[in-house]
Amino acid sequence: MNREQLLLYFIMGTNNSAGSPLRVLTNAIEGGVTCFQFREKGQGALEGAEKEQAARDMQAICRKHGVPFIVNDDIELALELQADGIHVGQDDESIEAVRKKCPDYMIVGVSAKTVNEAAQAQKQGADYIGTGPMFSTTTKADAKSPIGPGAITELRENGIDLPVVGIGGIKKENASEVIRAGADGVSVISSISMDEDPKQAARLLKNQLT
Ligand SMILES: Cc1ncsc1CCOP(=O)(O)O
Ligand SMILES: C=C1C=NC(C)=NC1=N
Ligand SMILES: [Mg+2]
Repeated sequence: MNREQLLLYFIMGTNNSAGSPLRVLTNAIEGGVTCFQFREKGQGALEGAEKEQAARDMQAICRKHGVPFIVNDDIELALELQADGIHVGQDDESIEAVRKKCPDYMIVGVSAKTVNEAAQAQKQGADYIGTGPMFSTTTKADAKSPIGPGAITELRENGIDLPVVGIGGIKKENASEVIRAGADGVSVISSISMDEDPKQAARLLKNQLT
């Protein structure tokens, strides 16, 4: 995984989009999204065969545009689809457990917010970490209180040199703050997925990152 791929890391599930999820994803990619994560979770999330079909449809769109397709939490689904990667949280399976199950080419991302969690992730061979919530968010129902971009600076000051994306409440007005704090990219759900023009939303966000 090279760091540039993490610059604008879009995440969505079928329950995060106002319009058709496939149209939203296509538009977001045309607007400059550099990486995508399928995260089917929370109120109204699909399960079983429907979830798998939605994932396959989104994977096809990512493949067509050369955008990495990463699956949140669901290792079996990631393996079934031969996804480009998997993202796990601190309360999901350990990185070594994931690495044992997954082929070497797969990207393994981990949520980590403290220096200790990040150092563990680095030691166990994570390809990147997601740190947040940067700002307040309503998308993740059980999100803890915001830790701010300073948390990323703290990681950098303590020798964490893994690729890092900030996540949580990120929009065009605050995205540059996350990059200035030392992140390689920003991870975004609603400020793209709920915008009536996801392509423009992605483009305007991306303009703030470089
Ligand atoms: C998955 C996740 N992890 C920390 S905050 C969050 C939700 C991010 O959603 P949004 O970009 O809409 O705030
Ligand atoms: C919780 C998360 C944190 N970071 C990323 C990149 N994805 C997630 N699902
Ligand atoms: Mg998880």
